[in-house]
Amino acid sequence: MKIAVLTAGGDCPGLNAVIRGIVLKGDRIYDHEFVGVRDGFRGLVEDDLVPLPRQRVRGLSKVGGTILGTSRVSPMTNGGTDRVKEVMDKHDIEALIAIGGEGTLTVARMFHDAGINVVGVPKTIDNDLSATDRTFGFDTAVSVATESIDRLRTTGEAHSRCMVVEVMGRNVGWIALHAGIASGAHAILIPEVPVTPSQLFGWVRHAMDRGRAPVVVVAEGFTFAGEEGAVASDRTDGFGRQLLGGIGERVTRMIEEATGVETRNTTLGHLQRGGVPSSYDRVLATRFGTAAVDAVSDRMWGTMVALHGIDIVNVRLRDATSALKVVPRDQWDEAAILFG
Ligand SMILES: Nc1ncnc2c1ncn2[C@@H]1O[C@H](COP(=O)(O)OP(=O)(O)OP(=O)(O)O)[C@@H](O)[C@H]1O
Ligand SMILES: O=P(O)(O)OC[C@H]1O[C@](O)(CO)[C@@H](O)[C@@H]1O
Ligand SMILES: [Mg+2]
Repeated sequence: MKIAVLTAGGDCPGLNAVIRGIVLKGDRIYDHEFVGVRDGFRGLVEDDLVPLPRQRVRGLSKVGGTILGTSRVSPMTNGGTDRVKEVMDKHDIEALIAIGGEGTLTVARMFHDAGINVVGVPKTIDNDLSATDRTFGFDTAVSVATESIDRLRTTGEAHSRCMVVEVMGRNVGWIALHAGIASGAHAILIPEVPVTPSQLFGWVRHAMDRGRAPVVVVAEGFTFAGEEGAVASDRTDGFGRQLLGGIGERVTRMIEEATGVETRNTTLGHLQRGGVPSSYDRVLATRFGTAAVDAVSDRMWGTMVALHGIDIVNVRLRDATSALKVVPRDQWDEAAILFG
């Protein structure tokens, strides 16, 4: 069978390990032929494809980014499913493996509804997909954030400053929660849990009173109780959404004004997405890749591979894209006992 593979949405450590897993198993076990789609859905509607022989994926499991490139170009406003079918037919491509987050998988579901043979692979550093226990990329992002916070703590202590760290997470606070717990943060602010400024100042003062340099971890999508809309710039991404970011700087100024404690902000940004994947993410991504090629071979169209416990399973794209996986309140409460 001739199969196209694409990566769409934000890149994520482990994408190349998925591609390698797909191609190696597909070649060795099923004798499939693969083509790569350049830059996500852009390449699919613009007919920008490259051969993907097994030699091309050699040694890739530890390489960050994606050899195929990615973008946020939507196929639905650039020719739609008719154009996708046309390109696939032209090259005798029978199936598509779409590797991406909730947006990419939503498009994959639309493709399935339109009769395109598609299987999804979940990726995102945000870990916000409800149908899988974990997405690859999350472990790496948390490790990078944790190491960064550990470093910020020592400079904070040297100057008796409060250190604020803004981490990614457009709609959910998984990275903030896990990196915050791992590094012993004195406050963790996430989109799911409204916190008032006075609660935050209380944690900062309490940490200072104990002779500690307070560390505050804030997810980019956080808003204070009673406020609406995350802090965002006036710039938009390739799909027209506002770029988030800036809450760390705002929180920094608020803390300094209210408490008098000298405070600095660090925004980790794309450092969390770049570089080599952790061993956990390499393993999960490789398993997802080999399972995805099994699903294609079994013609399980409209499904996505997922991690349930320690097993890789297949779930329907329709179920996988219906709701985001947010941080449950009790998990934040567990961490909050140690704040301040
Ligand atoms: N409802 C939709 N209708 C049409 N196109 C969509 C839709 N949702 C997403 N897309 C397209 O899919 C692309 C990928 O989605 P998105 O940008 O949200 O990334 P993702 O796959 O969710 O990954 P991540 O959010 O982790 O970066 C979008 O940029 C857009 O082009
Ligand atoms: O690639 P961009 O447009 O900077 O996207 C940033 C967004 O992508 C993610 O890294 C993954 O969804 C989010 O955490 C973040 O809001
Ligand atoms: Mg998305």
